[in-house]
Amino acid sequence: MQHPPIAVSILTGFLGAGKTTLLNRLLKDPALENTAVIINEYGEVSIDHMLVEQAASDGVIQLADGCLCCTVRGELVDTLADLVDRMHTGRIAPLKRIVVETTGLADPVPVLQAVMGHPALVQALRLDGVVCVVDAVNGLSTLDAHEEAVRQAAVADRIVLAKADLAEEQQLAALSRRLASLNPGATVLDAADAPATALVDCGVYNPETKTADVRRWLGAAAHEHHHHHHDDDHAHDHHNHGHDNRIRTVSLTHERPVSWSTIESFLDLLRSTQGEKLLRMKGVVELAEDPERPLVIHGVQKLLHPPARLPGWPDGARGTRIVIIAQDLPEDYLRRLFSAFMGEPVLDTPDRAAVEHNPLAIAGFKG
Ligand SMILES: Nc1nc2c(ncn2[C@@H]2O[C@H](COP(=O)(O)OP(=O)(O)OP(=O)(O)O)[C@@H](O)[C@H]2O)c(=O)[nH]1
Repeated sequence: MQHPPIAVSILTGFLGAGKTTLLNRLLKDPALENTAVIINEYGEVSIDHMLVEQAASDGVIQLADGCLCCTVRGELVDTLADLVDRMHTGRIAPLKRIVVETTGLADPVPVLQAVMGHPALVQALRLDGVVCVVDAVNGLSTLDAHEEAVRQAAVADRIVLAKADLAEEQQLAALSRRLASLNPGATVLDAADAPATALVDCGVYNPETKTADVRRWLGAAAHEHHHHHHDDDHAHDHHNHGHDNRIRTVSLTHERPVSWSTIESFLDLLRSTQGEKLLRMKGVVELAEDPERPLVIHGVQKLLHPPARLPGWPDGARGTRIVIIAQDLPEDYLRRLFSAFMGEPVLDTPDRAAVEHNPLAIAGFKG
């Protein structure tokens, strides 16, 4: 049986911009029926698959690479090829669409190239569009500080402004001007009410409608893809693509339930002493007060979002898992701080009371 090509949407946007939130809303829309979602789990501990609401079904596929800065090209291509194969052999129901959510620090250009430039996939898939979520509160400063964010916005067909409800009018106006100059061809929509139909079916991805920069990036990535192919395959050494190695991911885990006041104090102290360096903080917490319902915490730069609750532990595994992405934040300091709050004694490290009184009590602290 001949299957029509599956539409592929790339969902990009900087760390914490609001990609998963948007995706969760869109997946409930009938326009996104028969959609598979591919996400890239980062950090050594898994959290993301719990937060995409389709996770209970088998519609969400994790690329478990843990790479912060890319949605790994080789693994993505294999996963797409496998999905196509399973569909063609009748092992899964026909798919209409695949959404690939990139990590927040990913350069979307190699991801686009992986889909557009792969001879076998090109037959079965149709690259439909790039949707970039931009955080209205942090967006402007993020574009100034992070080249990845600029590339994400510049390649997009649709730009979705999230958190407009939290932003000042002037902030929004300045951000809109910046986005219009970066990507004059993109339609800009509001995350709160953009209908799914406005975000999908963008038409075949057309580099000709993008700025000269984007056409150049796409051309350069095609060349690079060819060039790397031979030595990249099994070594899995994709870290030669110049991502800022001042940025680190640290995964913190704790096996026993913790009280809300402990988590709150830990987050307060972390933000007050290291706030400038935090890019993203995301976690699930097993709360002593209510251990059956995981508490979800989200921080995006200096913004701490209100915590939310999940109805239960989807994968059975409990405990607290927090992933922190930061620039120039010493990992050892972070681990000792967390241990002090969790009441886990670490050699030469003061306890929580001492640390709360004086954060300098931990060696390695750099304010
Ligand atoms: N007030 C408000 N909060 C939002 C909006 N969109 C997202 N958030 C919050 O922002 C936080 C991060 O949102 P996510 O959807 O997880 O962001 P993401 O882009 O998927 O993050 P990563 O991919 O993990 O970097 C969460 O606490 C969301 O509830 C919005 O439009 N308004």
